[in-house]
Amino acid sequence: MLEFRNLEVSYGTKKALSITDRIEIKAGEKLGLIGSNGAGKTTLIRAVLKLVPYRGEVRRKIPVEEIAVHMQQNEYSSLVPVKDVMEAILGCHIKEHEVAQELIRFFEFEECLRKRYKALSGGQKQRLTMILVMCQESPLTIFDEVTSGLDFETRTRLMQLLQKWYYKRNTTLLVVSHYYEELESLVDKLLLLEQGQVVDYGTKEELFQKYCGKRALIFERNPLAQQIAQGYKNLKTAEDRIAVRCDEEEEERRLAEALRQANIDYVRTHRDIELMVTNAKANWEGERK
Ligand SMILES: Nc1ncnc2c1ncn2[C@@H]1O[C@H](COP(=O)(O)OP(=O)(O)OP(=O)(O)O)[C@@H](O)[C@H]1O
Repeated sequence: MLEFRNLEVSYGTKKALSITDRIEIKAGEKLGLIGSNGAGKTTLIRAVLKLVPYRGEVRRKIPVEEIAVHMQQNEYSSLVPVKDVMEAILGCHIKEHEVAQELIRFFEFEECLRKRYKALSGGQKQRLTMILVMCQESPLTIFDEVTSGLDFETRTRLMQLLQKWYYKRNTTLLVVSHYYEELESLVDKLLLLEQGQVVDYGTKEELFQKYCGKRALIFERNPLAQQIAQGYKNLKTAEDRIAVRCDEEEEERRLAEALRQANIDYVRTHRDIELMVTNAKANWEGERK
């Protein structure tokens, strides 16, 4: 569906993106784009959409005009009801558009149709844009920080809906998000960018195993926990926590038993994206020194 080779984007003299590897995103794959602020995520999307000049190659299976995209900022006319805005964009009456009707029901958006855009809450505004993007039913659909600025509950609800909608569909998705927990259920592959370069690319499982082992146990940091964790492979994580890499079952069993005896609660994970990203980044920075 999408392929990048030797892709480079510069803004003036600043190189914002430089992807030297060949990256291929197959039809139906759901890809999460992860990276710190300024890592080049939006720039990559702009290159896919031909919104910035670039060097190298971007191969698209469908024409740019057919790609559906939800960018960070969207504004619509505040003067007319949302229903009219939608109909102007869709180019037909909502009742003639089956997918639009289904999406309006799916997102429980019926009540909002009579309101003006400026009277919608942040979450409702995002729903509107999502409905309009999803109505296109494009085989390649891009969401750039759909949930930024929304509270935790609204974010979680919107992402659950997205996941439910796309679960059985063969749509290729590109999803940019800073909220890792959102990506856990929605995407199968991850592209990690940092300072315009590729840190790694692969399935969530592959990348977790590569940087965090088969499983990891995570628990609160305190002096006793620190003592127990000594002698195990400690992973990089937030300062108030300890994360231990467990590649062998016996090793995990021993550690879990010691934690239980010390009355320390732990979480066992084989897919925590945040832990994986933290360790992938540390590894990448280490290699560059
Ligand atoms: N129009 C522009 N002119 C000059 N520099 C730009 C422009 N757009 C982006 N940049 C720079 O390019 C780099 C990559 O920006 P980009 O917006 O792609 O990052 P991002 O990963 O999407 O960040 P964020 O998570 O903050 O949205 C940054 O250093 C940014 O300052």
